[in-house]
Amino acid sequence: MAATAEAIEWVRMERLSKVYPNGTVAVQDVNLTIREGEFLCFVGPSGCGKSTIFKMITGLSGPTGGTLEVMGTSPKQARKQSDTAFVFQDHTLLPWSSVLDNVSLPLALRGVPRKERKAEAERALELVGLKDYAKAMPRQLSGGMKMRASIARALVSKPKLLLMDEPFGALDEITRQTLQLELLDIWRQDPKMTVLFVTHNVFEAVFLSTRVAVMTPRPGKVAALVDVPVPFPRDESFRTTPEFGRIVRSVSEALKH
Ligand SMILES: Nc1ncnc2c1ncn2[C@@H]1O[C@H](COP(=O)(O)OP(=O)(O)OP(=O)(O)O)[C@@H](O)[C@H]1O
Repeated sequence: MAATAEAIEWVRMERLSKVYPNGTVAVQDVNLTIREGEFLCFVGPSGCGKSTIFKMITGLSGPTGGTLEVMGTSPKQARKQSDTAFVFQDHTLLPWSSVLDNVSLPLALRGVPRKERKAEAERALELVGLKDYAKAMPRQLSGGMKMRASIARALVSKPKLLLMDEPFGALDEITRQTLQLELLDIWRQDPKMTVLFVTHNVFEAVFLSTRVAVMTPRPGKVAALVDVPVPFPRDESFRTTPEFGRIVRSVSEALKH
């Protein structure tokens, strides 16, 4: 793994490309280095290859060109080491299992002893504010709470890289903004954790991230990388600052090209 005194490279893409067997060029020549502790949002039009990039980072789909390194190794190896975890737009909780059992599932699949997985699941539930809902069933939770449980399930393995594919897309605006703040709080508790977050929402991208990768329509390329040099912690007041407006405009402009 390439390391500098300042930051370690968590993900390195060099001329990364993906052509599906039917000839669709989903991703073309993407060069991007993502460092330890970053919160990087991908924004772009529908079909620009954001999910394809995520699938390649998690090792679920292989590149057809270029190179991709995750934690200095192959994406599959990084996943085996539990260095990566993901959260999707759909909470994907098992309806017949309690919240605690859902959250501890990744540890159960790895053969972690019961007592240890219970303790770790409780820790993750506390992080997302669901400590008192460990015994509840998913159907008893609101949409926002289901997403919190889904985030807890990703955090339970203490991943170094957390991939979130439009996690708040199905939530109402108030819940969405609350979860954005909660996610930033969780991220800041682990300075090494890197978050990659896909969203269609420019405001969400700027509020959350340290950097925004703006994707072009198919074939997906990174059209611009926009820094968000605003310190953390950020609170609601950031959304109404001139700086926020300026960065939103830069990202929106880049999206048009
Ligand atoms: N398995 C597949 N076989 C062929 N084409 C595919 C496959 N998966 C995705 N594609 C195509 O590749 C392109 C990129 O898809 P992808 O899902 O990565 O985009 P996206 O940016 O995540 O889209 P959205 O924002 O709508 O989720 C799209 O044109 C899609 O139709």
